[in-house]
Amino acid sequence: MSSLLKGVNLYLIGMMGAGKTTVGQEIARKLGYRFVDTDAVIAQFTQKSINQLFAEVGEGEFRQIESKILAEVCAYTNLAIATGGGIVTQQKNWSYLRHGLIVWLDVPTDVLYQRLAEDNTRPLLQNADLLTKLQLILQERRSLYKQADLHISVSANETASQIAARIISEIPTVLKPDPPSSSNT
Ligand SMILES: Nc1ncnc2c1ncn2[C@@H]1O[C@H](COP(=O)(O)OP(=O)(O)OP(=O)(O)O)[C@@H](O)[C@H]1O
Ligand SMILES: O=C(O)C1=C[C@@H](O)[C@@H](O)[C@H](O)C1
Ligand SMILES: [Mg+2]
Repeated sequence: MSSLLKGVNLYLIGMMGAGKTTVGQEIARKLGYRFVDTDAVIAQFTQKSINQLFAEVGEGEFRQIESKILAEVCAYTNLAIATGGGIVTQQKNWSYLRHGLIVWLDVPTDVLYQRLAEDNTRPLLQNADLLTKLQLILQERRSLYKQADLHISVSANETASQIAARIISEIPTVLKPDPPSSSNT
């Protein structure tokens, strides 16, 4: 499969808690790719947690840093990339994501709720009714997530390894053709 992909990057998009980080690591392992998590790169680059960044500089500045990191990451090949859940909201990010294959991990909101109920590391989910907030965010973003090359509907009891295997098996159905040769002869 790695040879079929020819080093093309895989970008995982989807809601908070969808498993982009967890499944992304599995995909990287299975493909012999390197794994990158844009949230982790942002935290490393700024030396701040995502919660701290939202509190100190706000979401707007966070989105600018996120775009900058994405622009740098997409210059590399052979990567499985877990993106931040909101990366799809910035139009310019799509031109970076389109360098690779974009996979939407679509997970029901009740499953997201169960996974995130005890987790306080997602600033957008603080101080709100969790299920309602997840439903609202998904409603705003569904049409954006739908622009992925591959739509993976995840069921509640599927493991990260099973999901990764399913994604890899579906890649051939959406591989982009090679660009035409630039040779003039
Ligand atoms: N297939 C799965 N089955 C059960 N639990 C899972 C699965 N995938 C992820 N999880 C768990 O759900 C939680 C959220 O997963 P993860 O951090 O990978 O989501 P994410 O999409 O990267 O979220 P974010 O956008 O906030 O970074 C973690 O506790 C993880 O262990
Ligand atoms: O869905 C979102 O907007 C976010 C998801 C996380 O990955 C982080 O990037 C941050 O918590 C914002
Ligand atoms: Mg993540």
